[in-house]
Amino acid sequence: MVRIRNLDFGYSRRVPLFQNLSLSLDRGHIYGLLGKNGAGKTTLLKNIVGLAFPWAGTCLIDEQPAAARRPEVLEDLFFLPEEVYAPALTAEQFVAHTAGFYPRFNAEQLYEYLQELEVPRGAKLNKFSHGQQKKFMIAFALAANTGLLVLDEPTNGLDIPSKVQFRKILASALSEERCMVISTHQVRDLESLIDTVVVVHNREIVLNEEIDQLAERLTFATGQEAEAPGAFHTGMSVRGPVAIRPNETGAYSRVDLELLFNALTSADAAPFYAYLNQPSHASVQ
Ligand SMILES: Nc1ncnc2c1ncn2[C@@H]1O[C@H](COP(=O)(O)OP(=O)(O)OP(=O)(O)O)[C@@H](O)[C@H]1O
Repeated sequence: MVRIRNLDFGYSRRVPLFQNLSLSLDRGHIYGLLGKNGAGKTTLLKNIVGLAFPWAGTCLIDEQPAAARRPEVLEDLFFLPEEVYAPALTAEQFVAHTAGFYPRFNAEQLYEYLQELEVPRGAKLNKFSHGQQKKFMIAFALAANTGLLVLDEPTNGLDIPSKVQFRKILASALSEERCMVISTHQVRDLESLIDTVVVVHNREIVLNEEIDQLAERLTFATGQEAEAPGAFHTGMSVRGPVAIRPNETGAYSRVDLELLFNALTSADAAPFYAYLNQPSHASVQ
């Protein structure tokens, strides 16, 4: 659905943020876009949705250049920025003004999501708390039923029960026709939700891999097993030592996204990249 090829982009000519970046995102997946603060997650999302214009290379949505912002592309695309704008309108008024842009918008769904997220009804949106505004916009974004849904740091400002509901609703809203992209620097918020991890680091996509494939290929060891030699990366969790190593036994271990992210962004990640990029292992792009 999204095809980025050889993207060069920066805000200043002297400081390129992306060089020769390529990335493909397909329908039927929930992608987690991870990166450190300032790595360029928001900027990449803006290029994907056509709000930033590549210096070189292409960003296509269903073969159309995103930056052309054609109506048929825009009506099938919802981008929710990190900071949402909530106008002085009730939910019903907002729907009346905005839903027309999205041919598959479903008002019934919106009100169900609002109930699940415990967003109050009746008041004007600008009188909501920040978290309530964010939850309203998430519900609206989902109810728009667009093929491409791009959420920038959606869990910022959500309380713990809302994060749980958010994950539940998003998982239930995925279909073969939809592609969802969620950026965060709070890696744990995406655990048990995303099926594919995309990591942006040092101006590049250093990983674009399904969680299941990572689980097949890697062992996320804990306790004594984590202390054995040969790990790509080691760390310490509240439960004790943790490590990533090649999966040599075929046994399944739960992918620890935080450890994976730390491994990919550490200074000595070269052997790990080399392993992930072996031909048997479909990885970047
Ligand atoms: N409008 C802008 N003009 C100039 N520089 C910008 C602009 N927006 C972002 N930047 C710079 O581009 C880089 C990437 O910013 P971006 O917001 O894409 O990162 P991010 O990964 O989303 O960060 P965070 O996790 O902190 O939200 C940063 O160095 C930032 O200062």
